[in-house]
Amino acid sequence: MVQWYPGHIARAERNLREQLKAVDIVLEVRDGRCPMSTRHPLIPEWIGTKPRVLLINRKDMVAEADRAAWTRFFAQRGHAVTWTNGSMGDGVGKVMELSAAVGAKLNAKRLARGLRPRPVRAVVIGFPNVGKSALINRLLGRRVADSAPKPGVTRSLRWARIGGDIDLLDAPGIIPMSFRDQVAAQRLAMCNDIGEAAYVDSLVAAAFLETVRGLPAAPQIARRISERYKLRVEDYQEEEYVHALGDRLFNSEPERAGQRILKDFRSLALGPICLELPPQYEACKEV
Ligand SMILES: Nc1nc2c(ncn2[C@@H]2O[C@H](COP(=O)(O)OP(=O)(O)OP(=O)(O)O)[C@@H](O)[C@H]2O)c(=O)[nH]1
Repeated sequence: MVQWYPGHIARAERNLREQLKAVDIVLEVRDGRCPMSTRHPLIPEWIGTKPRVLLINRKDMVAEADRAAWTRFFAQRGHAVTWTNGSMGDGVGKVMELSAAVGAKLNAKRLARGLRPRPVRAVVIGFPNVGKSALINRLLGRRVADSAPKPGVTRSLRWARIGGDIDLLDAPGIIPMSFRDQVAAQRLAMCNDIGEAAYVDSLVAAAFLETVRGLPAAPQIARRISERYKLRVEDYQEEEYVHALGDRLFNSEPERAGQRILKDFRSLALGPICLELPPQYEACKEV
């Protein structure tokens, strides 16, 4: 249902791996509405032993109870996550602190080997549209200075110095997606986190309706949808609903109905909705 362009995947993967070679710390951004679907299974392998900080963005788009459940889920698997809001800057101070702590460790090792201290090098990576650039801008917003080009593999990359002791790559690393996991792919499409891919809005909107039907907050969400479109969602199968909404509001064009539902979800007009919750991922040890 969701298709990618293979050329894009190969290019993105090459760029990302070059960026990862150049850094000491990886700031991996996930979408708070689907923190596990915005996980790439190969990232731990690509990162190796470098420290990885998990930033769960779009804090404002996830209800507090769901955020708490995810924080517990990650903590149980050994990861203290930081919730961020790229638009407002929440969590950015914490990201600076965590990066500086990695820098302090790195420089302690360098000193022990008789080397001079240097700024810690960081990159922000994540799927398209999860909020990487917004977070980078927020990080850079706190005292930016131009930084000298680095030798070797880092020469072709552009850096900006923040706070005197952190060098941040000024272009985010985009995680390429594989074709396999269609459930994750659908959620990425719902959230618009999919980059160069093709999908049919009416089908993704129907999948969205099916997904929210399975959530604990389903009755409240159904009420909001029914009220918003003046069409009771409980009376229809998901695809039928999108078609009925097309008939009602969009001159019998289901694609436009699908686009409207997705737009309303993405703009919070249907309230904060977390598409996936920890119980679905209990068996996952790797996060
Ligand atoms: N509501 C909300 N919007 C956000 C947040 N973070 C980013 N955005 C918005 O989401 C959109 C995408 O953010 P970007 O920072 O461009 O995302 P990106 O990951 O750099 O996207 P690509 O360049 O496609 O890889 C922008 O309109 C941002 O203003 C957030 O925490 N909450």
